[in-house]
Amino acid sequence: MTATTPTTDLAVQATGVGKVFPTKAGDVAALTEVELEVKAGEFVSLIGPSGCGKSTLLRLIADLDQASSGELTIFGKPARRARIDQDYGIAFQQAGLLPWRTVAANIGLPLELHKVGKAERDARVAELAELVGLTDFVDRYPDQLSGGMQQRVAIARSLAARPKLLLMDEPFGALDEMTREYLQGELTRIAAETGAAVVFVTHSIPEAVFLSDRVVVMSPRPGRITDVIETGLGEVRDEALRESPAYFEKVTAVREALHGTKVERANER
Ligand SMILES: Nc1ncnc2c1ncn2[C@@H]1O[C@H](COP(=O)(O)OP(=O)(O)OP(=O)(O)O)[C@@H](O)[C@H]1O
Repeated sequence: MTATTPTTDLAVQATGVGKVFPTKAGDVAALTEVELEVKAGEFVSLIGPSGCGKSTLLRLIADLDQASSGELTIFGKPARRARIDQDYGIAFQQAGLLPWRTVAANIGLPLELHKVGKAERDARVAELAELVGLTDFVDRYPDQLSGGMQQRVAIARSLAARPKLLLMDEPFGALDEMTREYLQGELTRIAAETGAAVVFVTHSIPEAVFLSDRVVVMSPRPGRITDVIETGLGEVRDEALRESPAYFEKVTAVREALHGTKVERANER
């Protein structure tokens, strides 16, 4: 649903990207020399301690803020152009729903902006509401829903226009563990089905590994990428994967990268 045809199979390309926030206490180097390529259809998580610049990087990609240095393109276009063309869907930690619109009208908003006809819109909204388990709540208003339900509405909305890129900032952070695991599975299935690339910010190592093709590890002061771990876990992301040795191995690899040291395993002591 892009107004301009993508010119590259790279969903995101960041070259030497830096971001400095001037503050009263001096400049804060939120990001420095970030090199990142996300291929079309690839699932990439950003993980790292608080303040390492994960959200800042996602906001630059979404054109919600501008880089101080370097170059950033989305499907070969400047971030501003990609925003105007609505090349990506966004789901952030705050659901950001419009309180005067029902659940259905919130989910359907991107479709209205894309001028999709009412019948098609209604069908797609019903499909998405079912996907996130909110079929019985489509006529409710956001303030009549729990925080987790509001978040599910936001996720459904981000998927409405079947974007080729999803930008997600801890979208499952406020959910209970069961719902979270369920939606993780759903998200990988949807991403695979739609061929969408995903850039996903999380604090959870298991979540990053379960979801991703690559986990990008970041470090603060200044915010930068310190490691990139390929999970190599293949297409199928199901419950059996969470119990598999290959999965645990990658969880350990990401933990070690985050700590900057080898984590001693119990049976090696
Ligand atoms: N608008 C701003 N003005 C000044 N400093 C900012 C601003 N936004 C972010 N920062 C600083 O930039 C750095 C990176 O912040 P950012 O929110 O991107 O980190 P994060 O990795 O997403 O953290 P968290 O995991 O806590 O969400 C931090 O030092 C933060 O204080």
